[in-house]
Amino acid sequence: MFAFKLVNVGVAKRTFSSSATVANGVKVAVLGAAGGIGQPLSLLLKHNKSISHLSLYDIVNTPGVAADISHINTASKVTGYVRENDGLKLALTDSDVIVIPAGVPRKPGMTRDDLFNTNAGIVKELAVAAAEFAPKAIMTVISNPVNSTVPIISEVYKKYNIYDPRRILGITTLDVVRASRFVSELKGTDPSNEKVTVVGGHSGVTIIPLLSQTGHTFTDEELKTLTHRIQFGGDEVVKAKAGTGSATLSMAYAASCFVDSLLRAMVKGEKGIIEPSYVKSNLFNSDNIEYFASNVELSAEGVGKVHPLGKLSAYEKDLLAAALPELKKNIAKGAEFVANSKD
Ligand SMILES: NC(=O)C1=CN([C@@H]2O[C@H](COP(=O)(O)OP(=O)(O)OC[C@H]3O[C@@H](n4cnc5c(N)ncnc54)[C@H](O)[C@@H]3O)[C@@H](O)[C@H]2O)C=CC1
Ligand SMILES: O=C([O-])CC(=O)C(=O)O
Repeated sequence: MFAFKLVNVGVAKRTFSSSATVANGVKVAVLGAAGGIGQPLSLLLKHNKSISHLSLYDIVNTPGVAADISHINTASKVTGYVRENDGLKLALTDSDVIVIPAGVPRKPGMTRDDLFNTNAGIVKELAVAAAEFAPKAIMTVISNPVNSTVPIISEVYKKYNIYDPRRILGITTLDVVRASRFVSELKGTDPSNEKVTVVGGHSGVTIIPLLSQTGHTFTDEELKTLTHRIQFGGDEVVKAKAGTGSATLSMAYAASCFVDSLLRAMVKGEKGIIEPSYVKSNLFNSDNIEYFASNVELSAEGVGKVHPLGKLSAYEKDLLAAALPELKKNIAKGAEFVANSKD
């Protein structure tokens, strides 16, 4: 198959200010663009006015996805690539933001960590290519297990001497989207007005919703049920999809919100844009935990400021205590995978 390129008319020229803030549109590369998340995410990103070039890469089917999306009458250029003919290099070169939803999803009965054996290699391959062809891009990852894929990317970037922790973010927005929806269902409020901070990581007990900070009061029973539903919301979808995959549409929505926030900070220089994300963090240095999701103020470089957790209830302190050992294991597994790789 040939690398495939489609060019729309009316594309804004990319220019950059001296402060590296993107002044006139950005190139966003989606790696895994033909998948269950990749396709709706690419569709949503085609509507983002800050994007001048949407670059779609997958090992299969990208030409069709790119041709389809390129007919939408928004200004951005859409290009599609497969592996052959330097597709990955072309997809990545000059990218400002990379989003990775490549990799296998769960089937019922699996944990996210069960995806490690397949997805670690995929994410590593894409990180190596990004290090070579787009070392300055802000790298964002959806592929599970996020708790381990972020450390994998970091370790690859260290090997290539391009590591800047501000430029690598694990997307945990779906946990916030779900938590806000579930709280609003219980409280009869408008979900778009709910803002639940979710911290920790992105799997089971490492997902810690800070419900004490929502301004609502919950009975002990409500707190337990709600927390469990937020921690295992992904399993609800995996079970309902009965072997055909995991959350794709809600994830695409969540990732497009996240990318939009990032672009508002990068392109428009907006201050105070906060998205909880899984990043290199000093919050739990004393426990030797290098990565942690918390509220992150986004900037032109990706991570601006990592916010502390704020006041936790006794219940949340217990959740945190349960999360930290699991998180530590997941992080070590990702880092060891790269350390033990021959190439
Ligand atoms: N961070 C989060 O909150 C969430 C993460 N996920 C994760 O996202 C990942 C993708 O999920 P789906 O889109 O449902 O899976 P999918 O199987 O529908 O799509 C994955 C795509 O990745 C592509 N791919 C495989 N190897 C590749 C490679 N080496 N380079 C480029 N592309 C490659 C496949 O061809 C496929 O099109 C899974 O790991 C899933 O667990 C899913 C939901 C939420
Ligand atoms: O549950 C999964 O495997 C996919 C995912 O990360 C989520 O939906 O939160």
